[in-house]
Amino acid sequence: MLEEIQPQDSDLLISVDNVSKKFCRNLKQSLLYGVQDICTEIIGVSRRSDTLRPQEFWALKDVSFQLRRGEALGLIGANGAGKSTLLRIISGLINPDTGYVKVRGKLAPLIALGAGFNPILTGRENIYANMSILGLSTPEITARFQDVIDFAGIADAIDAPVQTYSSGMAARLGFACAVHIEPDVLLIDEVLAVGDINFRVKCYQKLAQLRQAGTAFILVSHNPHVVLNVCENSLYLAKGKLIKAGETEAVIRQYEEDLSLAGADTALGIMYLPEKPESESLGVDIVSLCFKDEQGNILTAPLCGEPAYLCVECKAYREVEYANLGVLITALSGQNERVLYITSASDNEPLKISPGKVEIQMQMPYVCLLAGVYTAKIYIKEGVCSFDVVESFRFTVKASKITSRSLFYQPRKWQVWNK
Ligand SMILES: Nc1ncnc2c1ncn2[C@@H]1O[C@H](COP(=O)(O)OP(=O)(O)OP(=O)(O)O)[C@@H](O)[C@H]1O
Repeated sequence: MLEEIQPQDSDLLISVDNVSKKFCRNLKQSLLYGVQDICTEIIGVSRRSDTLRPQEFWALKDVSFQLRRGEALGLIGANGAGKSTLLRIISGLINPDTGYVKVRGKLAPLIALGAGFNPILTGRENIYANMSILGLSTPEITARFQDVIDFAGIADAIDAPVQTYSSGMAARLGFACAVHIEPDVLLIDEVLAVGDINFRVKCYQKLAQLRQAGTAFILVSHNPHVVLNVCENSLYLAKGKLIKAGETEAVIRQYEEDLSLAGADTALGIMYLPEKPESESLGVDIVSLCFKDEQGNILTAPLCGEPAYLCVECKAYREVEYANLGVLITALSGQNERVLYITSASDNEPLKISPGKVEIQMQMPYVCLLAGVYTAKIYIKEGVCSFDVVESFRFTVKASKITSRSLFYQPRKWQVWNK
């Protein structure tokens, strides 16, 4: 069910049509189904593969999309959403139960740590083995060999067996091999998360270069910030279904909204972000967002005209001297217009963060927003180096007074002076 694309549409590299894949949670049952399937195939009886047998479930259901030359597509979704299954089907490692995947050109899957490496062979031997599997001839590999080692930065260990490499070194070598075959399509399943920050930056720069040259890629990441930086378009999968496809910002917004709706604590006014492994962190991660009153109680909805604290809980893996917290608030009603944009940097308030859990508070002596539903984009960075971003922290402002004839709340005090 993996087919070549016909030459009519020269920019189309991957076409996924109504792809579904089912798995069985029970190993014994799964083996039994496997034997059954082989037998029915041998006697030529085709069993309907679009129905589930006991204990089976859809890991992917009716997923369709296309990838064109030079496109960077993000793939997001919670654990078990079906992201890796989709990449494994595209790379031909497993077959879909229904639907078709058509691929054109050289495809480099980076979907497991040290993908395709033989642990007992040396780095040097593995480069030759790996790159020839990915479609290069021996002279072509020899011509690129030094570039691969330089990029991976593992020259010292090149004649040691790969089993002695750290996971970061194996990931570097895997990435270096994949990008130096100059593929038409790269499939990247979180493997970039393993390297250190310098290497990750180098990888993203290389990806940008490859894109300019026409390489398309699909990037799976649990870090929305990375997807936002790298991909204009994204797919959001949940329980095997394609929930939303389109502009990354809108797709991430929907993902985060669903996350906050799924969290039982939403009603309590707090949004928890899924925890990222340290290896995926860019230094400081946003852990939760909420409003609190002056006594430190969480507010389910801040009150217009009353004091409130916007509290951003972070987990920091390193010290940051001049962190900058940005808050961009838009109204959900109307045309999503920008209502407020505040950054600690423009207030000349550098925030010093120490490693560990910290809570950054923005104190608002009065909430000036009118009653309504808002969404806030909140980011934390230092200079041009971004750490984390939350696209849509949705909150409601309530009002105890009538404010509907105004555009904002004006705090005031009244008095009469005798002259
Ligand atoms: N070989 C398999 N046998 C049975 N179930 C499987 C198999 N491979 C994956 N699954 C199940 O299919 C579902 C989708 O898994 P998949 O690995 O594609 O999710 P994912 O979105 O990549 O998750 P994560 O973000 O945790 O990597 C999960 O429920 C998983 O347990």
